[in-house]
Amino acid sequence: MTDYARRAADTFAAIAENFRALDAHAATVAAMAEAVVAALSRGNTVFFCGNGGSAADSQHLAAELLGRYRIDRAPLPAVALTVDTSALTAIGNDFGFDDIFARQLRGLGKRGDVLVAITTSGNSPNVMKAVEAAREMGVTVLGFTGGAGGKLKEASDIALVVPATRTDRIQEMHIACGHLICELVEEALADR
Ligand SMILES: O=C(CO)[C@@H](O)[C@H](O)[C@H](O)[C@H](O)COP(=O)(O)O
Ligand SMILES: [Zn+2]
Repeated sequence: MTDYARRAADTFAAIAENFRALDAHAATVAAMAEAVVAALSRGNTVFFCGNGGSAADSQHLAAELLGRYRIDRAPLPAVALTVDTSALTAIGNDFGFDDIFARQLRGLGKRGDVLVAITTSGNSPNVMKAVEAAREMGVTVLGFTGGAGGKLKEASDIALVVPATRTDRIQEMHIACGHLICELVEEALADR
């Protein structure tokens, strides 16, 4: 086996081990799906935010709901707070990078909405400021994190602390759980 093939095999084994431990978090993921179904059923919106790979996850998951995941059904209101470069640069430039998500949420969100806050460290200030805004607004916070959970663990209404410590491995588990939530939500709301 080449060095790269060995690295690949070791990585796949580590990922498989992480995913086996995810079993213990099935009830948390189910509770998150229920919270999203409840919010969308009463006409509320799901917001997503995160940095870097988690920004990509935010956009990816919002698109699954607004577009379609696996079945044709009505669009579900979902917004990634990571996509409007004019708002992100204006807010970042005029108020500060820590405010880029919180200010958008304060402008666009309302009581009863859901914020899916994604941070592998659990501590990114711009994500945590959005969480703080959500709590003040009566927006339910679903926190996606990993490791020891960081500040997000305690600040969330429901926290998913996936059993991994590396940023990349945490992100891989986040997108799997996010996809599952989209699948459950879509099936629950398909007949609307
Ligand atoms: O995708 C990756 C690493 O896999 C990076 O872009 C990563 O998302 C960035 O370093 C983020 O800034 C990390 O922030 P966070 O997850 O701690 O909130
Ligand atoms: Zn990445």
